Amino acid sequence: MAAPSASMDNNNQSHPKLSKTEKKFLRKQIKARHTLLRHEGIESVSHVTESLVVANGGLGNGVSRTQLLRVLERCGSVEALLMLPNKPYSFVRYRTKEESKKAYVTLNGKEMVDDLGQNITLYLNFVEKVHWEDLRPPVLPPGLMIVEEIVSPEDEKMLLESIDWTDNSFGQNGLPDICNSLLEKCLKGGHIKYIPDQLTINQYEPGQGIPPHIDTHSAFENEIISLSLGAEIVMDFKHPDGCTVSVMLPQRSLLVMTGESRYLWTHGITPRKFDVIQASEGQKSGIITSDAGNLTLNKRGVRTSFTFRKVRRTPCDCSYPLVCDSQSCHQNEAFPSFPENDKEALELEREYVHRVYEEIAEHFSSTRHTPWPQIGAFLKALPKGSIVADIGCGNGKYLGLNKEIYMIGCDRSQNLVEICGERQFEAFVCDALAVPLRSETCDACISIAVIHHFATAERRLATLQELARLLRPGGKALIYVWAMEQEYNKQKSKYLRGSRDSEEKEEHLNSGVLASGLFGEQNPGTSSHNSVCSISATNDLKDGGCNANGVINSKLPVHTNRTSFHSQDVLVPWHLKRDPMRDKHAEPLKLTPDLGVPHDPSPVFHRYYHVFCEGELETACRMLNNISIQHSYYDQGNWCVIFKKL
Ligand SMILES: O=C(O)CCC(=O)C(=O)O
Ligand SMILES: [Fe+2]
Ligand SMILES: [Zn+2]
Repeated sequence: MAAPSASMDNNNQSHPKLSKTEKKFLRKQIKARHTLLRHEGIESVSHVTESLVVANGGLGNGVSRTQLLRVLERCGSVEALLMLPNKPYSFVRYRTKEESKKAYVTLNGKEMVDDLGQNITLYLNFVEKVHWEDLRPPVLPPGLMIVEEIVSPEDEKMLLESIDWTDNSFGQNGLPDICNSLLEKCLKGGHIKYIPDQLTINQYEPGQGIPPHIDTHSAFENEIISLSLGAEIVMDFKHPDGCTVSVMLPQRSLLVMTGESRYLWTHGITPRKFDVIQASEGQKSGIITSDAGNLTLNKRGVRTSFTFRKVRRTPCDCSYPLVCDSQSCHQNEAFPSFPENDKEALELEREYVHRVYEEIAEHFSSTRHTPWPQIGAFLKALPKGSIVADIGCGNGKYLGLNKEIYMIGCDRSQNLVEICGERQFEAFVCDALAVPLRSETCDACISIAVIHHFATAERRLATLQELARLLRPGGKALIYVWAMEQEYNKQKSKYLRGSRDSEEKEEHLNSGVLASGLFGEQNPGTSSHNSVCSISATNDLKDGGCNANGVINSKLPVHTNRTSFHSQDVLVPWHLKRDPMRDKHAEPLKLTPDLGVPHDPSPVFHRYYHVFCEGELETACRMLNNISIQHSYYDQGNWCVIFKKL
């Protein structure tokens, strides 16, 4: 169906001569325009140019290059078609404006069938220029190598036929003989330095994958090799700073991961039935994202991988301590094996951060009034008119601090955002991992007591990356996280010192002042936990409390408030006061009688924290390549960094 030909003007004029269907298409076309602008920063123009952005015509929509070209070439000769992995749109450049105008007029609102047999509707808009911000020089992650045709088709067949899926001892008593000649070849060819002693065989049906992960440092040596048999596949590698590289692993090739690619980057296979691959023949292995003008879809086959590793017998001493389980800052303590992956991390955050803040929002807010001096100083030093985002703004206590700047807050908790609204502050709900603000729009950002609620090193780093993304070049971010070290330079933090004296009225950054161990004293056996004990969060049930979730199962120690930390990953109790209005001006530590009565316990919530060791926040920031650290300091039990966007 053809769209109206007069729809190039974008202002909301009425179009009296349009039919109902035409009006619907026009609306959708304008919507596509706005979405591209909002989400991708792609600006379309109202006059005719040679280039068009084709909404819905993208690899991310299941549209292949050949299919789209077929449609586009009906209107003229296509000079370039840019298709990026995972994007639901593409860019086309025609030779002349007449041709692009023809495409605009005839293809807008046109339906086509994608590679998966679904109908999609194209919406086209003119663009002035086509540029790819995220186009990176095509380099593989350091230490990664692909050796093509490492085995012959005959050996491939033999290897595949040798697999006995019912025999779980396969490969356990030394590697099967059939692998030996392959491994010797790898050794002779210099692809590996030692013979592995462990084999994992994985089979992937089309649609299956493996979540992004780093093979445990302490379990395996540096070299990890993986043989691809039966079919090719695309593997995604991701640097902690968010940089993703998709790599084609051809059939019968060997993937070698060492050094940075093995220790620091995650690898994974996205579960899907089609891969985005290089359209032209020729180069088989290697990076996919390099040439947006040359991508298409490739149907997956059944791939079987042989992954060989060498079991490690001594602790890992790699140069990536941030992600190394042999080198956690507190070596006497077992590295937390939980959460193990992104999914577990998200579940943990949902239950032990998001849900808890929703529940305790009002009470939490009532304990948060006084701005911290150094944070206030940072905000007050900003030039008049600065645009500042507070990521994780809580009840908004920093939002109105400097009347000369424009502040916008966001928080994961709807209830806290509502409290901001009641105070006439601008705030919205979002996750710090994905802030719906345009890149490079902020003169400054603050993130106070937020990042310690993310449950993996990768996720914490990703939040820092997100702050860096929001900053304009030259812009600054201030970050506070709770410190493992509550005693520093022989001084106990206020949190540890927390006592009943009148100073206690002063609130604390990260803890409920009301949540002292006193509650336990009043009710022996109900809620006083030893800090390093293995009491699981499921014990909350007995507390008449909250966070009843089996997932966390004995995996995280429950911290005792106002004591030192013994573990970096902990659950910190929050004793909810039911009526915050009543308690607002009460002596925080004075237990009101009804609180102490066993049959009316105040519910105890547990918030998940990853408390940072000295240097950890700074090390994480240093992993971002577009910032420089300006100041790194300790402030009352918190590690703090100010960085500047380059
Ligand atoms: O299938 C592959 O090539 C990789 C498998 C993998 O990463 C693993 O098992 O740890
Ligand atoms: Fe792996
Ligand atoms: Zn390591």
